[in-house]
Amino acid sequence: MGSVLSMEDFDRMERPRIQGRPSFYGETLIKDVVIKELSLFADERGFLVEIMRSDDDEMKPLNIKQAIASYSYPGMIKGWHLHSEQEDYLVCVTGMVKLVLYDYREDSETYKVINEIFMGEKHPRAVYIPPGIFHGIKNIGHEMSVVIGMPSLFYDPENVDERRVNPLDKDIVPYDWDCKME
Ligand SMILES: Cc1cn([C@H]2C[C@H](O)[C@@H](COP(=O)(O)OP(=O)(O)O[C@H]3O[C@@H](C)C(=O)[C@@H](O)[C@H]3O)O2)c(=O)[nH]c1=O
Repeated sequence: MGSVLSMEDFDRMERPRIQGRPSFYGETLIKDVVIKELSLFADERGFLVEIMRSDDDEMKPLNIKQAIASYSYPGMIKGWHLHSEQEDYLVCVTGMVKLVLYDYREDSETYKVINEIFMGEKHPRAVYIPPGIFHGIKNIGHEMSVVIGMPSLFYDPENVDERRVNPLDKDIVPYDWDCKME
């Protein structure tokens, strides 16, 4: 029998991250963010997912002003985006993405909390994001990903309610986008 690892060495090593909620990492869900698990209806023709209903008050769909489709190449990161007024309602309809949120609201009980939300074809879900929360999206699949965004403001190129920070700049948002493979 080889040498048995001493428990002292064992305890010094990193413990595995645990998903308290499927396809989610974070000490707690950021305040006012809503994650709605969507049902996928499959048959031999294909599958269907209901991505938004105007009678689903929790997701504030009546605030939606328009819808966009955001396409990302594999491995691409889009972010960090921050809105002062705009609410976002996001659903990944093609591929898989990692949506990362960082609460930047100083008066929030979840100020500086980070959420990692994995969503898309393998885990259909819709996410409501209030203003004041940095968000970024990484295509973690091997095909183009498509995220449907349904914001609460019309897009106004003369007065865009959005500020951006380079996703690799950790000074403002202390997050490493690399895959945590351990
Ligand atoms: C967002 C938006 C962009 N555009 C145009 C102008 C802009 O230079 C070009 C590319 O836009 P963006 O760089 O914002 O696209 P993108 O980086 O894909 O970001 C978009 O992704 C979704 C998921 C979000 O969460 C939003 O932040 C939205 O900005 O498209 C519109 O015409 N209407 C729109 O509503």
